[in-house]
Amino acid sequence: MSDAKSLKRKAAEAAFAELDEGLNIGIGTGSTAEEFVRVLAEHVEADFEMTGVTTSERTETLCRELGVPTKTLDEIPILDVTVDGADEIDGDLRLIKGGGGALLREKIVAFSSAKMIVIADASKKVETLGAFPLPIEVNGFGLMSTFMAIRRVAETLDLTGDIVLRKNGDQPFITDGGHLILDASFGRIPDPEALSAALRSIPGIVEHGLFIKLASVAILASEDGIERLEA
Ligand SMILES: O=C[C@H](O)[C@H](O)[C@H](O)COP(=O)(O)O
Repeated sequence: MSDAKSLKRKAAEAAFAELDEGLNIGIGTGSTAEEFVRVLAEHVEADFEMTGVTTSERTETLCRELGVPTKTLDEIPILDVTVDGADEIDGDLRLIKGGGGALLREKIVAFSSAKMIVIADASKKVETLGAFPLPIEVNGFGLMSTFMAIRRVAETLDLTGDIVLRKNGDQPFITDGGHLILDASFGRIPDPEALSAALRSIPGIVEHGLFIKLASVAILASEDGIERLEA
């Protein structure tokens, strides 16, 4: 197992150690969340009882392959906990998510959970969010208009930088919800709350990758061990 993968695995194991049996668990998306699915699968195999609600088709497929039982969010609309990865985590447990394009379902599932545990290798911890381009999920209708509105509202917060349409090969990347993603390289985001509110004012935006006041615990794995942050 590569070093990065083994750190993700350690974070996933530490998150699992915080879970009681019988919970309804939101399951995130991405390479770290996949390690969590593998950990879950091993315990389910040993008769650990849980039910998962997945945040993407990709995670749903992996759960099916590995025998992790799942239901839809409509079947279990309120969850005990969600365990998910992140692209960046700051000291207040504000996150950038969506590098894998799953931010909308991830945010819906996290919002439906009593608690969100973020798992990551320690390199994801930052002083200030924004080195990772902010994923913004948009409706395809009026793309240019939405693009220009994002640029306009960002400038009111002194945020500039490239905003690019995410591609899958030479085609636009399409999310599980059938939307597009714009990746905004704003650089440092000193006031994530203000940016979140500004982006929310744009009708063409379906959701953005700033997760604020959603994560209650972050478990960060490094060669030195596990760091646990609490909101
Ligand atoms: O859309 C994807 C998610 O927000 C992922 O949780 C995030 O991109 C982190 O992924 P990874 O664990 O692969 O770094």
